[in-house]
Amino acid sequence: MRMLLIHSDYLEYEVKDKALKSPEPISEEQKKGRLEEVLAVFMSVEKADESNPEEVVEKAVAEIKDVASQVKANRIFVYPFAHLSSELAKPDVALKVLQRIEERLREEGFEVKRAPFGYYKAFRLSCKGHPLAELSRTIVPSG
Ligand SMILES: Nc1ncnc2c1ncn2[C@@H]1O[C@H](COS(=O)(=O)NC(=O)[C@@H](N)CO)[C@@H](O)[C@H]1O
Repeated sequence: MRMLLIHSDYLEYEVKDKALKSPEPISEEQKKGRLEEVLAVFMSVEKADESNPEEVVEKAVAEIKDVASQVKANRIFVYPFAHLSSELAKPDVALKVLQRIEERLREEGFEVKRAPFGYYKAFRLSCKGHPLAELSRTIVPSG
């Protein structure tokens, strides 16, 4: 799993076209989304993660919690992003991992939005530009 974490004034997206034959089914209201004062986390789920998705979920949640506490963010935007790796996991595994990360972050008390999976999306992001505003993390399952 590769993550790019951007501490932002806001992140907003708008769904455009399908990027997969069968993208995640979404409601009308999910076609657009915006959060202010947010830690945006762009995530590429990788082939290697398929060996132990649950472990990768827990490690990703721990990393996101750590960065969120450093930058004092209590909102997280989980953003599926297929361009941080050349070894992508299959879409069905990737979606489950991202959905579980969203669930676990909510359990940890964060306000969370997740951008729709399998669509081309327009997005705007306002990076805060402080020293910890742009971070990346790589997570590999130990198994
Ligand atoms: N492993 C993955 N990690 C994160 N997002 C993914 C992953 N696989 C697919 N997606 C989602 O599906 C969208 C399309 O994925 S893609 O790899 O870019 N494109 C495709 O798979 C098809 N266009 C065939 O190449 C991505 O924008 C993202 O929303």
